[in-house]
Amino acid sequence: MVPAVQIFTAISLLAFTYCSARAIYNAYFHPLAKYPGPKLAAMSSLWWVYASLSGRYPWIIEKVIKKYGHVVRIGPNQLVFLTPQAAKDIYLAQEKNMELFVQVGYDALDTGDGGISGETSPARHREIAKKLAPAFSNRSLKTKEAVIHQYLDLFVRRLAEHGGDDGVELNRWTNWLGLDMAAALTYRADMGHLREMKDSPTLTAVLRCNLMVMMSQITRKLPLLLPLQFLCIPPSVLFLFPKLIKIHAQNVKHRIETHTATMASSGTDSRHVDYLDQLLGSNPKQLLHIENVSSQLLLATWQPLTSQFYAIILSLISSTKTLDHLTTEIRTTLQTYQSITLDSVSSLKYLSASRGNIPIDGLHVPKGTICQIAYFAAQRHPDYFTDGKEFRPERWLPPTHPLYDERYKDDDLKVSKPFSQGPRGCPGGAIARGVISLFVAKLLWRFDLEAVEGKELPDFDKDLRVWGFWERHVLKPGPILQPILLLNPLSLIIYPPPPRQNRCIPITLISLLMSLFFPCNGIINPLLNIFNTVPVKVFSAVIPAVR
Ligand code: HEM
Repeated sequence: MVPAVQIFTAISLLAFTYCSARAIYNAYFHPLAKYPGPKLAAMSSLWWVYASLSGRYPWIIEKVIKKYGHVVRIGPNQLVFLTPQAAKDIYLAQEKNMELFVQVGYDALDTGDGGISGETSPARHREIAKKLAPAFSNRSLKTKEAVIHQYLDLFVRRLAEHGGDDGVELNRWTNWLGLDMAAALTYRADMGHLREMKDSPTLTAVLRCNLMVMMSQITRKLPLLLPLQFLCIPPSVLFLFPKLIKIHAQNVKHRIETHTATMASSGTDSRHVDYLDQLLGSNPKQLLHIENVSSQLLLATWQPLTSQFYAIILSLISSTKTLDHLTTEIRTTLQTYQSITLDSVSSLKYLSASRGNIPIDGLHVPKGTICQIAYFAAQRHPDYFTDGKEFRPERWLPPTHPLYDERYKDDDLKVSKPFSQGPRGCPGGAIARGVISLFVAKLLWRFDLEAVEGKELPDFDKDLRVWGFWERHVLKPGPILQPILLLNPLSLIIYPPPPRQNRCIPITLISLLMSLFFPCNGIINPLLNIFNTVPVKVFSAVIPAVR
């Protein structure tokens, strides 16, 4: 017994000495030691892990940039930059269209294939991006227009049926629209959210994996934390996962088979062109690759589009003046609902303005340093934008427009890069802009938007969280669990209750037992949801039909 205690003490002492020596080296002797930033961040990755798990990462980065300047050390080997020049140096420093700063593979699922966004080899990434490129062209967008209208019209019809004075829960509805449209555009699948007006298992499960996605980015850097990643998966999702992977694989398989059958019978496949079209000629041995790319495209379309639908409506109902201008422009320019098309909305100036907002910048950065750009902080920073934190579409108008506001004349509009830039930039920009313009035009042509009376709207800067993706459903822990949450940093995230609570009860009992051993978010989450979370600021929009 005694030797065991001695061995344990010796190992602990050794580990402590090693960590302390390492922290001192990192803080004072590391090549990045000259860069300013929080001391804890310089010493160890714990600061970055905490910031990432808090759900407040963009705001925390914004704060440290305000405090320490335009380049901040946020980890022993990690820098964040603010300036547009730094963004260019990192994202556009390519030779022959290949990046010099390589992607760290943050969103690959370790299946041995990085798909497109998780592909770390610049040469292979370039090959895949080139193959997919036609799917994102303006020409391809035209072929997709009919299916985009189909889902937007269904959304509008459903709102006309259900969006009266009581309003609808916008987070849920925008998720339904975003995911339905993403599945149709990716592989012609109909997920049926708007049709059946309920969440699919895919929607429920993916939303519950938000923290896990962030954790997988952390464990990529700190493999010792790997067990925590699995504990971040709510048990209900753990059981659902094999089913979801199967549904996705079936969608891909079905798409490939129907294409082959249609081509064999008629020699042409005339339904709308989806992203998967570009991969259909691939070697069938590459099925895993096709599955990975299509799951990334599904997410890459669903998540940002949904965030935009949500953010635009939230911004509009919070800013009645802007809403009035936009509604007037849409209703006076477009005479009928049917005349709302990609072509006709492109002429609406105010609508187009209503969008969301090696040596790097002269510094020598040692090879191997992980660099990132604080786009979020940059597009709200007073150096570049007046009222950067406010929704002011006027800043995007040309000076000749009647609603142009001189106040924003010094804004440096090029700093805003919602789609990033360079070989790793978003290829879906044209599709996203088209879909969002149609969404706003159809919605405002048809309805008067308002917040539901008596309901408090979410405050973007206080109530929203972001991990792997934006958490738009705002809930807060009830009083009993507050102290537990304080003791358990991984439990900072609270998910909405599952749609069928009865299913959750056995899982909750298992969770209760497991939480005694693993007090972690994924495990105790269902318990929190049932007994101790209170929904706050349920966000709805009153949509009286006016036309
Ligand atoms: C408002 C909507 C959208 C926004 C704001 C957005 C933003 C972005 C950003 C910032 C990136 C770069 C991420 C990084 O640096 O790693 C990205 C990547 C990507 N986006 Fe989008 N996106 C949107 C819609 C779409 C759509 C509709 C598609 C359609 C397919 C799409 C497909 C992709 C893909 C495939 C990548 C990975 C590119 C690569 O690694 O080569 N996005 N997006």
